[in-house]
Amino acid sequence: MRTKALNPLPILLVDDESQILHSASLVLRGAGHAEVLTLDDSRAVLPLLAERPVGVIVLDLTMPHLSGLALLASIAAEYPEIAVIVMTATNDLPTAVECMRNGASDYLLKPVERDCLVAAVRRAVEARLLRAELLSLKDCLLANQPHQPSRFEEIVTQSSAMFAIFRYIEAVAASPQPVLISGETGTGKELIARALHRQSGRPGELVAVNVAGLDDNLFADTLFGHAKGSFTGADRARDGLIASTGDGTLFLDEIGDLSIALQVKLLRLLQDGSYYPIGADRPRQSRARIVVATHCDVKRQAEQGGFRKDLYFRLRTHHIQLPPLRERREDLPQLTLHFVEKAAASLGRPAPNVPPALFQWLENYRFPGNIRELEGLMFDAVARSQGSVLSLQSVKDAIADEGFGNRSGDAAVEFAAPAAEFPERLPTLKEAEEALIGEALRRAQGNQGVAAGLLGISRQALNKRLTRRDADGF
Ligand SMILES: Nc1ncnc2c1ncn2[C@@H]1O[C@H](COP(=O)(O)OP(=O)(O)OP(=O)(O)O)[C@@H](O)[C@H]1O
Repeated sequence: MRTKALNPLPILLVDDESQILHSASLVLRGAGHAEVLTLDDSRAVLPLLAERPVGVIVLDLTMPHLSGLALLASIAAEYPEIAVIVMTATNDLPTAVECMRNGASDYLLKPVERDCLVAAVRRAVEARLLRAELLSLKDCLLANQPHQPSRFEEIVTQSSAMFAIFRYIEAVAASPQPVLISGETGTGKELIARALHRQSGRPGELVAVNVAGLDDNLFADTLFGHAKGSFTGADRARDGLIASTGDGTLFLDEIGDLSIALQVKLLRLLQDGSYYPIGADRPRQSRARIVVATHCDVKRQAEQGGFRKDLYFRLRTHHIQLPPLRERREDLPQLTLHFVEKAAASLGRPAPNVPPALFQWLENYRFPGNIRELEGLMFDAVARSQGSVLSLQSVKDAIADEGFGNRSGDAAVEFAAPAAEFPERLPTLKEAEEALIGEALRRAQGNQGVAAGLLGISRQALNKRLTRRDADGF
């Protein structure tokens, strides 16, 4: 029997009539509830609850000394996790309403039939367990979140892959070792580097340098600085970025494009923290934490000889690999709205309404430029929108202008292959619809307009389905 396995916590019966206690206790034991406690004095309830946990209480309303109603209020306030079923001999609607308001989970009229009592207790037990499951699910989900979400507030996401990255950042933030951040262009590598710096609690700033295209001299001068008179025009000594970073974080972007000669210099810096300003005869010591980023596959570059293996091994001590936007599509609705609002704010106008169809398009687009591309598209769309609704045409044109393929001929977008895997037992249409609606609402964070867009139906159509679902008791 289900109840037996479901309810490890005892059930407490409270009634001043010992005969009722005896028979109700027999009924519940017979229905599989192993532990049924009884109390014939309502004043003993709160002391007992302070002593031991109880799952469900079946409470008589009319009792001497302390009334069931007064007790109900105290239990609801102090032990909200306990389900309380109220029993009374008076068929009185206002009292029933008052009990439910005070937190009763059910209301039974005496004499209570055996089956009614068993069913009410089972419902209460199941509701309690469902709540407990929900709470533990919430705990699990929260456990996947960073301990200090404010350090990541610039990063809009609800992707579990990103939350795992946040947790990793928290783990490695205090380490003095370098961090390699890789990921396709526009996936947010610099944003992650900034979050890592904030999380590290290091004094000083994050200083970002794009090293792509720097030649030997420029690299050395930018990073290491120079001594006075070290070359023509060096009429005074200049600190490089390593010195001005101090104890902060030096973020070297596009590290995959460094020449082999510069890779040697970087390796030396990472190995012993020392460097020579141009023209200096004594080394200086770096205190900065080095974080590097690349959109290249440096592992493959190292295998093929384009990147020094020793440097690669040194850099990848802590490695963060950012997923492309197409692998975290659950972030699309939130990011889209974020950029629309950001663009509108920067243009000093109210954010236009986003037509749901936009989400359907974006959902199928591969975003080779990732989040930066989405950001650009939304800024352009907002800038070109005339009225209160975001112009879809402008997004369509922008995507088409980029020269990407198109599947439908209507929306000129490059579509990803639809990913649908079916279990051995095919879901019924009703089940599939339910699952799809649930997933769309989850991705849209409960926003029905956005969810409707993801599903390719109107908001009204979604609303109709939700109403039908509720009526069907899905
Ligand atoms: N999760 C996010 N939430 C909000 N904005 C984001 C997010 N990810 C990226 N962005 C924005 O997208 C743009 C590109 O991000 P960023 O410069 O960090 O990417 P990148 O991977 O370093 O790019 P590149 O490889 O071209 O250097 C920035 O304007 C950034 O603010």
